[in-house]
Amino acid sequence: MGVAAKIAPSMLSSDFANLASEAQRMLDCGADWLHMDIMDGHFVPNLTIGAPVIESLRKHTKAYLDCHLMVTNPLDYVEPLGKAGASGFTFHVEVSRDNWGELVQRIKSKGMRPGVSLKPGTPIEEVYPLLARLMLSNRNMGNVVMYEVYVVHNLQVEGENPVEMVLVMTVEPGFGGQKFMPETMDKVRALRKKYPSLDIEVDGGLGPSTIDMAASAGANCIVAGSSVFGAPDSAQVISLLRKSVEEVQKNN
Ligand SMILES: O=C(CO)[C@H](O)[C@H](O)COP(=O)(O)O
Ligand SMILES: [Fe+2]
Repeated sequence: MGVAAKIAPSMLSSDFANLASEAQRMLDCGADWLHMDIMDGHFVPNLTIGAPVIESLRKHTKAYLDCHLMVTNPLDYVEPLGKAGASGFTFHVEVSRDNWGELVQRIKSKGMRPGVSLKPGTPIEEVYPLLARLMLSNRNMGNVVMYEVYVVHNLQVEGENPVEMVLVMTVEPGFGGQKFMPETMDKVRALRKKYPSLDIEVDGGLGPSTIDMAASAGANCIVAGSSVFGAPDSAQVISLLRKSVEEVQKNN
C-alpha cells in the first residue's frame, strides 16, 4: 500500500479571468488539490498571483490550495498566505538554506502544511536536513544529566521542523507547457527509497506520455497544467494520471 495519489491541476494553465469556475470545473473532473503557482518575477522570470487572489478564490471553494512559492523571500508570504486561506506552502530550498527552520515553524503556526521544492539542477541531498526529526533524550546518571540529540529519518515521532512534502521540479520553474526532464527521476527514486511514506510531488510537463516515468519512480502527488487544461476531456486525463500512480503502487 503506497502513499495516496493526489492529482493537482496547475491553475496557471486556467483562464485566470474565470478562476473560481475553472477551479470548480477541475474539482468536478476529479482533482484532489488545486496547484497555485505564485511567482515574484525575481526568483523566476515570470509574475503570477499572490495572496489577494488566493483570498478571493478561498471565498468560492473549500478545496486544498497547494501553493508553490517561486519567490526569493518566502518568509514574506507566510502571514498573508495564511490569512488568505492557503492550505499547503511549498518554498524553494535554493532560497531557504539559511532560514528553513524559522520558515517551517511560521508556516505551521499559520495552520499551513509545509513543503520544500527543488529545481532540476539542485541535488536531492539538499532537502534531507529538512526531513530529519530531532529527538532529545535525557539520561540521569547519578548527579549528572546527559542530554543526547538524535537525528531520526522518516519516523513518525514528535520532532522539530519536518516538512511534509518534497516537490521535485521536473522542468525549470517559471512557465507552464515545458518539456518534462526525465533525468529528474533519479531524485524521486532516491527520495522514495529513503522515505516510503513521504508525499513526493512532481511538477512540470506531466501528462499521459510522462506519468508512467514519474509514477514508477515513486511520485504520488502529480501536478499537471497544460495536459489537463489543454485536453478535450480533462476528467479523463485526471483519471489516467491517478490510475498510473495507483497501478504502480499496487504492484509494489
Ligand atoms: O510550477 C510550475 C511552473 O514553474 C507549474 O506548476 C508547471 O509548469 C505546470 O504546468 P505544466 O503541467 O503545463 O508543465
Ligand atoms: Fe508549480
